[in-house]
Amino acid sequence: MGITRILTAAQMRKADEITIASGLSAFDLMDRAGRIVANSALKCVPDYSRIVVIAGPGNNGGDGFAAACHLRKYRIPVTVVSLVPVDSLSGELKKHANLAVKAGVKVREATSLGAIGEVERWLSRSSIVIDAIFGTGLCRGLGGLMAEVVAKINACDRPVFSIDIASGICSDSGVILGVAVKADMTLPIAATKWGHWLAEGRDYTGRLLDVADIGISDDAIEASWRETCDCDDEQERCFCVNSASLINDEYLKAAWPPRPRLSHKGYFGHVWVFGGSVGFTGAPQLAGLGAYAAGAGLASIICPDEVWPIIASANLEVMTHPESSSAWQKADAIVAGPGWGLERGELLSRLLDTEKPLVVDADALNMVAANPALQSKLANRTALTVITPHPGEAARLLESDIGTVQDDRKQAVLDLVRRYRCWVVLKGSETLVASPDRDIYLNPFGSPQLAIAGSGDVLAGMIGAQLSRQKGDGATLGELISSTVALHAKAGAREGWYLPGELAKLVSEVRQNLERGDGKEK
Ligand SMILES: NC(=O)C1=CN([C@@H]2O[C@H](COP(=O)(O)OP(=O)(O)OC[C@H]3O[C@@H](n4cnc5c(N)ncnc54)[C@H](OP(=O)(O)O)[C@@H]3O)[C@@H](O)[C@H]2O)[C@@H](O)CC1
Ligand SMILES: Nc1ncnc2c1ncn2[C@@H]1O[C@H](COP(=O)(O)OP(=O)(O)O)[C@@H](O)[C@H]1O
Ligand SMILES: [K+]
Repeated sequence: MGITRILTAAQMRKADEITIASGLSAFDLMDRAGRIVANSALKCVPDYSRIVVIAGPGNNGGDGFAAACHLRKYRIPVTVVSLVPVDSLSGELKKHANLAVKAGVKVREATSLGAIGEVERWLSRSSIVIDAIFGTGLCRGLGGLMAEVVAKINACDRPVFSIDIASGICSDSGVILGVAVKADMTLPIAATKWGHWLAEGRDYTGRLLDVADIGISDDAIEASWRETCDCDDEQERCFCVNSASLINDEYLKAAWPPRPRLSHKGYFGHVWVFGGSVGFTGAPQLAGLGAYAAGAGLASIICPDEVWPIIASANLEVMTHPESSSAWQKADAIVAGPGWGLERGELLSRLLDTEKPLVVDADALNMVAANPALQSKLANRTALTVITPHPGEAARLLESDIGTVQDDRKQAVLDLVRRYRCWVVLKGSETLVASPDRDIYLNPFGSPQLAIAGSGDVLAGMIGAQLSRQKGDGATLGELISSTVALHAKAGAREGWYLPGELAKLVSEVRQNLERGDGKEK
């Protein structure tokens, strides 16, 4: 399966070191990066007039020189504007700068604010601007000349192609370090970085192109995760990222293979939703519809007696029982929380005691946040457990605040795993899924259209459906849970406005397309 990895700057440096130690030279890595940048930029903007590369002081600038050299092979006029004196460059950077000059690249220096007019002139003569100012080595806020040049790039009204990451975006957090290039497209080198996805990074990245394969192997990347872990194993279990990848379409295909011709409703599992209270009778129904939409064979609700007649008469599809019923003991998976209110701690405690796969959502999370005994039960559960907090619920579960959670969502999801030792789905734009072993999956799909009350209930039911599919079909748990988040997001990103109940219908359409194989009717 094609996997797109997500790395921090330190992990990228480590993978780079491992690769160089295994025999591939730093010069070659830069050359490969430059070749892919050149080809990719021409593919994005097929204009063979002058290309201007703005090169910074580090290896990102070196990639810029290498790209310029490759562009010359197509006889394209290229200017590199170096923001540091070319004489001050050393190592492979210097070698690539020299090769560029030999290949006929015009190299100009703009090393002080006095040269900003010169930068502006070159920008105005370019068909595309290649931003090679900073990559993963950016470590402090931009000021002076660098900040001025970024402002000129952003004002130049030319397509901007960033190498690796938009200069000015912190590659680990996605925040803007003072000022940042607003790229139209970004070519990630060797792996995606967290900064492409988090905070402002996603907006400044523009179109994220396919990762440039410069010869850094997956083994080197996996080793970089291990070797950059700074936990003291002697003292406590490691809680650094074990792996991080983007959820892609292949996960979805693995999670929804074609339905066997001789299957029956029992094959696809029975999801039981515990939820509903006065004023919140829709939430468990939406979860039930979500379960069906994701492919469950049966969906039932257990709700407080006082709302049972309302919920039972409000829908045909989801079977509805009062709390006195014990029919749920046959559940393949349980979803607890949608619209449940805060008075159901005792029942939640019993559900935590069961050996059933369990999704803990909404009010069930709020009850856990307020009750240390429930927290301990959740953390010590041995059966499969998924918690699905939105940022507000996550903040309550971590005794933190929403700002802190949102400022570092990667850390928040790891903190939730550390505390509750289960699968975590931290919802919101770029939902993060984390396994108890700290494998993180980032969902790149979705739309703010999903910001509507009830869409989270649909998702909780959908995850319940995946957990109830004991038959497995060969997909891993990571694929099952993260692809459910992606399916929900893809359905939510479809054209047109929808109500949360209608979202379930959209989910079922996308899911059926997957099961039929790329949407072909059979
Ligand atoms: N990893 C890989 O696999 C490969 C990576 N490659 C490429 O290398 C890139 C990473 O290169 P990199 O480490 O040299 O960092 P980069 O971003 O060019 O800049 C560092 C320089 O910037 C300076 N500096 C920092 N902040 C500053 C500020 N605010 N204002 C002013 N200066 C500032 C900093 O100065 P210092 O902190 O030392 O004073 C240092 O001189 C990566 O993104 C990719 O494009 C490929 O070549 C092939 C293989
Ligand atoms: N801006 C957004 N972009 C993408 N997805 C979003 C956005 N806002 C909300 N969502 C998604 O919508 C769902 C909302 O869930 P939640 O906040 O629990 O709502 P509710 O409890 O009302 O059902 C989550 O899956 C979340 O990831
Ligand atoms: K860059």
